[in-house]
Parts: sequence; C-alpha cells; structure tokens
Amino acid sequence: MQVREEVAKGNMLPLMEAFYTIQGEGTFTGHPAYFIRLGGCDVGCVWCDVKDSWEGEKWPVKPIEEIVAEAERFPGRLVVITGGEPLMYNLGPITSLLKDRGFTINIETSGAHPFSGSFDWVCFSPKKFKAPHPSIYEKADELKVIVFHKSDIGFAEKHAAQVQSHCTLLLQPEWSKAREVSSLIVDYVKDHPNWKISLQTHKFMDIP
Ligand SMILES: C[S@@+](CC[C@H](N)C(=O)[O-])C[C@H]1O[C@@H](n2cnc3c(N)ncnc32)[C@H](O)[C@@H]1O
Ligand SMILES: Nc1nc2[nH]cc(C(=O)O)c2c(=O)[nH]1
Ligand code: SF4
Ligand SMILES: [Mg+2]
Repeated sequence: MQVREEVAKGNMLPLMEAFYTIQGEGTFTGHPAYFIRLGGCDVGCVWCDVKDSWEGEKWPVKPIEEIVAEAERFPGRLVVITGGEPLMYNLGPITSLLKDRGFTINIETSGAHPFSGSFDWVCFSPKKFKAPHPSIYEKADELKVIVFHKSDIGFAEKHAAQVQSHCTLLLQPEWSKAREVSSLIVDYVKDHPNWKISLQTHKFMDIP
C-alpha cells in the first residue's frame, strides 16, 4: 500500500530497464544518452516494438534516487525517459532530481496521459490507438509520427496543426513497413519541406 502511494507521488517508479546507448531517433539522433524505460502502457499500438513493457505490474518499483544514482555512473549527461508510456506516472520528482544532478532531460511520449515533469526536450509521438491528452500540444518540441499506412500522413498533419509553431515535424517509418512506406515519406517530405524524416538508426546499428 505504501509503495502504491509512493508511485502515485512519483517518488518510486516501475523500471523495466535502463541502459546507456546512442539516441537512435529524432532530433537528438547520434547523441549518447542514458535511457530510463518505465514499465506500463495502455495505448496498445499494434506495431509497438516494446510490447513487453505494457504490463506495469511486472516491473520492479524503484526509488527515484536509485534510478538517478545508476544514471550518474555513466559519462553522458543526457537522459531520455521512455517506456511503456512514461506519462502514466508523475514525473515531477524524478525530473527535478535529474535536473539537480545536472542532467539534460528528454522524454519520448504518446501524450496519452496528462503532462507532468519538467523537460528540456519533449518528443510527442501521437497514436491512433489512444487519443493524446490536450496538455501535450503546448509542450511538444518534436512531433514524431510513425507511418505504418499512407493514412498516417493525414493523421500527422492533423496533429501538426495543433502543436506550437517551433515544433519540429518528423515522419518515421514503422520498422516492419519501412520498405513500403519509405518512398511515400520521401515524396511527401520533398513536397512538404516543413517535415523531415526520422529513422530508427539504432536498429540499423544493432545496438539497444
Ligand atoms: C516504444 S515508444 C515508448 C514511448 C511512448 N510510449 C511513445 O510511444 O512515444 C518509443 C518510440 O518508439 C516509436 N516506435 C515504437 N514502435 C515502433 C516501430 N515499430 N517502428 C517505428 N517506431 C516505433 C514510438 O512511436 C515512440 O516514438
Ligand atoms: N537507441 C535507442 N534510441 C531510442 N530512441 C527512442 C527509443 C525508445 O524506445 O523510446 C530508443 C531505444 O530504444 N533505443
Ligand atoms: S504508446 Fe509507445 S509503448 Fe505504448 S504501445 Fe504505443 S509505441 Fe508501444
Ligand atoms: Mg525503442
């Protein structure tokens, strides 16, 4: 019961895994980063590449001090909080602790839950499977839409109309459909130069 309350406050969080690697996607591609992957997601993307993360209860709940102390063992000072869906949790306490320890903090989120925490960079990747919470639109620094089917381009434009004007617009092929959708994305970005392409470069390099 006490653990449940600490999770609700954001002082403890379910940790699926944490690893030091190279950011593979989006604007920060190529930057060394420590990934904190929180367990639990209720969005249900059919093509999700971390389906194992969905069940929140199966991951050990850790005090945020412990999670941050692990991150400090590595030389990089960029942390990416991901999941699962990290905004299922109160991210205020962990982001303030990471900030106190000198980290730059990015998040990868579907935006499907109310925004919490304080970040240097917010990657918003909306999903058809669960509508984003309105609080994400003013926070997004990067809109990264996964293209699985050609209709996802229209979906991307619908969200682009709602983010702030400084938000970077990215189309990322769904990994298993990359061959089919890549030419579509290339043609679209050439005709609509306010968009850029993002690829999952860590998968090409076979790194975590
Ligand atoms: C696994 S998700 C975790 C964070 C959050 N739940 C989200 O969806 O943004 C991390 C990133 O991987 C993307 N992603 C997941 N599966 C993918 C796939 N099969 N192909 C391309 N991108 C994928 C997501 O859209 C998201 O931008
Ligand atoms: N290298 C690497 N870059 C990533 N960018 C976003 C990831 C994620 O799963 O959130 C991810 C990941 O899992 N690995
Ligand atoms: S929101 Fe993210 S973690 Fe959840 S199912 Fe979709 S891609 Fe996977
Ligand atoms: Mg990933």
